[in-house]
Amino acid sequence: MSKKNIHVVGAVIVKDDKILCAQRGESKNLSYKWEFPGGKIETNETPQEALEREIREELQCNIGVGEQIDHTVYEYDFGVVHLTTFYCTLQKGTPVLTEHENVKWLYKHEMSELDWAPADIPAVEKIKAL
Ligand SMILES: Nc1nc2c([nH]c(=O)n2[C@H]2C[C@H](O)[C@@H](COP(=O)(O)OP(=O)(O)OP(=O)(O)O)O2)c(=O)[nH]1
Repeated sequence: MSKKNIHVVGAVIVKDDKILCAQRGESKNLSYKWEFPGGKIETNETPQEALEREIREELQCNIGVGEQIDHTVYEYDFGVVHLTTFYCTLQKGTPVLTEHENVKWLYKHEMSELDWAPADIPAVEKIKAL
């Protein structure tokens, strides 16, 4: 049987040259891996709308979504994740931890120190190279 396709958006939120990195919780798949906050695109949503909604829900703040950074496809045991990442800026509020285990603001050259979800590694490399 073919695996389910999961369409996911991730926010690369930049503030003062640092990037918000978020650690997944214990009860999730990919537990304790680091990711870009975001989530699954719902029916009839654009990727940008999905990202704004997910960040409001997860981090209780408003973002502006800018340029796309990367699009990667990664096959996990639970499905095939299609991850699109976008540069974002904070518009209102500051991120509040609700679902995540932890968050860190890191300079791009520090990002490789974290244990990233495998689907995110190409985006992390691309951000570092920019
Ligand atoms: N939000 C986010 N998810 C990622 C990234 N990299 C990556 O492989 N994923 C995976 C983890 C999840 O399987 C899926 C995102 O879906 P989600 O955030 O809505 O899912 P979840 O596991 O938190 O919650 P759920 O399935 O119980 O609703 O994509 C990333 O950078 N950000």
